[in-house]
Amino acid sequence: MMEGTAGVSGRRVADESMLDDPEAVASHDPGGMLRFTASAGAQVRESAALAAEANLALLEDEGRPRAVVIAGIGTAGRTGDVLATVAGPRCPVPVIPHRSAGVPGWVGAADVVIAVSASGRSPEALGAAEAAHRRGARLVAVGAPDSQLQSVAERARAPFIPVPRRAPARASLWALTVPVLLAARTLGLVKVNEADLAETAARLDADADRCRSTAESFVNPAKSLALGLAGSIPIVWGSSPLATVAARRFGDTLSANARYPVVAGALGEAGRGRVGLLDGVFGGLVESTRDIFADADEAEPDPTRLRLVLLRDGGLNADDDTDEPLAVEERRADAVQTLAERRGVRCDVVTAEGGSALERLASLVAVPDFASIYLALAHGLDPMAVPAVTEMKELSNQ
Ligand SMILES: O=P(O)(O)OC[C@H]1O[C@@H](O)[C@@H](O)[C@@H](O)[C@@H]1O
Repeated sequence: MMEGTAGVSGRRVADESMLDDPEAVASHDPGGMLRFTASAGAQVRESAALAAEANLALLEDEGRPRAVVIAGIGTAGRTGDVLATVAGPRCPVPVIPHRSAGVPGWVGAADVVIAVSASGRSPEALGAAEAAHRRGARLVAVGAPDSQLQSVAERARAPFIPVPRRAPARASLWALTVPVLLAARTLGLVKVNEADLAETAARLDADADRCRSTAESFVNPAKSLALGLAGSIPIVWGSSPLATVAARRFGDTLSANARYPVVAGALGEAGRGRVGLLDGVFGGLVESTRDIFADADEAEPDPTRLRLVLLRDGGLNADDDTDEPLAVEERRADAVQTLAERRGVRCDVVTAEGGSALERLASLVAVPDFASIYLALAHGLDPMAVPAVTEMKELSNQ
């Protein structure tokens, strides 16, 4: 272990063997991020039950809205991306994630605002809920019970779905997402049914079991993904809009839990620009300069390399409810794998499984979520505490 600056300590080089020592894993995870992450399936079930108790029917009265704005920051903001992708390109109403305080200038009485905040006190969600109320827009709020957000919702006589606050926001993605989806279902914008929720929860449970700390690296997909990424700069690209939400989510968790810099986004977009990274100093150039005849003693320290993680949607869109023909997405995903191979850039592939969009998303999020935690642990970092975020809030008085 080494002392870094600003009181943060950790290991510069990941310790692979510690991941197979469950006691060491537990002692490096005092806050229980692994346990919280393993509760994803339970979060789906609990949030579905809590949403069923909330008075969402209030939303139906005025019929289909002109637009839906999902307001929140960080993980709460990601729920808007999930809704937009599950609603799909055929959604009759624009679904707009909004990450700054307040709401867009055009929001008015014809619209619905869904304000989301795990703590129930982010200025972004609170500002949006207040603005929605002032402008006469329909409001739904999702977040911690007995919070400021709940008070705003009560003042506005708007439905509030209380999501118990047991874990940091980023370990509560599923608890926050399900109420957003069910509010959108009430408005007729998504088709998520009870079987989809049950199957999604079951898949999250099964993946949590495969990724449990007592499962060793060679059978544990999250540990092996983490060890593959160790010491590299991860590039995470999603082959479809759904896979891109999962890619961005992996960017969030790799940054917050493991503190790795990440390039994350849509492969379609990357293919016209960022794919060039594969040729650069961390990609093809570093691989081509490797001198296989160099004396081990004289060899330079191992340089930093890119590592590609490709999240593939797997081609299950039988109803053809996509922006692009599946074949285009598949060809592009094959192409980037070939490009990486030609340049010697290693590539991990996670392929979606399951029938519904939500279950497929879960199958692309679960293993990477755990991998981000194992990567933090291998570096001796507590995945829960992120002093830089706390310091940032203090310094900027937010
Ligand atoms: O969901 P709330 O509580 O509004 O937090 C929103 C975001 O705030 C940031 O400061 C971090 O803590 C993020 O992990 C979190 O997602």
